[in-house]
Amino acid sequence: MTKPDNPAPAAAAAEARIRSALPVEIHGRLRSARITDRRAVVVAEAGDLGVKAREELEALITGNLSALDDVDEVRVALVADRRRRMIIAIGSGKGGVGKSTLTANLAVALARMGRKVGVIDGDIYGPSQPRLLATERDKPMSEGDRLVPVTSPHGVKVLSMGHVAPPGRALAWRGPMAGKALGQLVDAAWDDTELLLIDLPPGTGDVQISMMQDSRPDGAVLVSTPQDLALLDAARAGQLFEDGNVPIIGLVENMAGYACPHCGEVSDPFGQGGVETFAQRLEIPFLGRVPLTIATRLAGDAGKPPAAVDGEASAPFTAIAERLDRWIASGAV
Ligand SMILES: Nc1ncnc2c1ncn2[C@@H]1O[C@H](COP(=O)(O)OP(=O)(O)OP(=O)(O)O)[C@@H](O)[C@H]1O
Repeated sequence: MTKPDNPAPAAAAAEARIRSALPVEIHGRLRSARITDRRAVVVAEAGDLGVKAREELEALITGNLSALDDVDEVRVALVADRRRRMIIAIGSGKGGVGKSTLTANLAVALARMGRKVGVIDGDIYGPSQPRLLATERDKPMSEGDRLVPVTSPHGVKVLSMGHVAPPGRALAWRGPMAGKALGQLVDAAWDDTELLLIDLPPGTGDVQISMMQDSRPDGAVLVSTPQDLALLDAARAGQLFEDGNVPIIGLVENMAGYACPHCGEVSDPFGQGGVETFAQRLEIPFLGRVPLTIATRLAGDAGKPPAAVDGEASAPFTAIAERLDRWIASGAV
């Protein structure tokens, strides 16, 4: 093969050819691209992508460049220079214990502490984040084949199947399809978001397992009410995370102690202190308790998370968010 007189323009031309053979959405990922002796070598940034998205990126580059008539072989190196954003899953095992409420409020509290936070509503079948974060009327745009999250008036970005699928549509989806839908939410255009909180659907089935394999959360928060049954389910969810090598950041007790709005007497409809004792027994940190209040329920329904304004109702969420913030910074609560 004859060498070009001046290699620089030839290299620039090869890079331009590679770029034009690839979709524009991934141009920002290309660190270097060259063709030497009929071999295309591409280095691409993939530090923010989960396992599945990395495989898809590699297959896309290989497929498109193999079709070039001056290329016989394609080599792709995926690098992770870009700091991968942190993913924290919020799980419970049992439904209805307040996982979504906690996720929304922790996200808002962390955003008020200066973190750039995104919320993924992993509850494909019963999405509640659009309502909790007041984005029910918003529809996400798309950027290439990626969704662009909507922005809540409470300072966090959010994506939910509730934003995308017509009500009721997702109900017909089976496990793998639901898992795929969740993957799309994780691989959306989160841009400068540094922390993603995933509000997991209740249970310990296919969706939870595939989320763990594809998105590799950095840690998990477990939520439970003090009821024995909820605790057992939380333990099951904890086991799922341990099996997937996802560190458990700690356990939160929700719906603890109800203060009667009329006489002020505190009662404990779901028992008292059980979650903290349970956390000690399992040797996982206890992150705090959130009391059962009518204000919390009404605020959720109205799309006004208590954590958005200082006050009695926001204090428990802020305290838990502070511990989470410490864990994010130092790995310890
Ligand atoms: N601390 C609380 N005080 C009063 N009501 C609460 C509290 N936490 C949650 N709720 C209410 O309980 C209901 C269930 O809460 P939420 O949707 O957050 O639970 P979940 O575990 O995410 O449920 P699902 O299993 O359906 O995803 C909602 O109506 C919510 O407003």
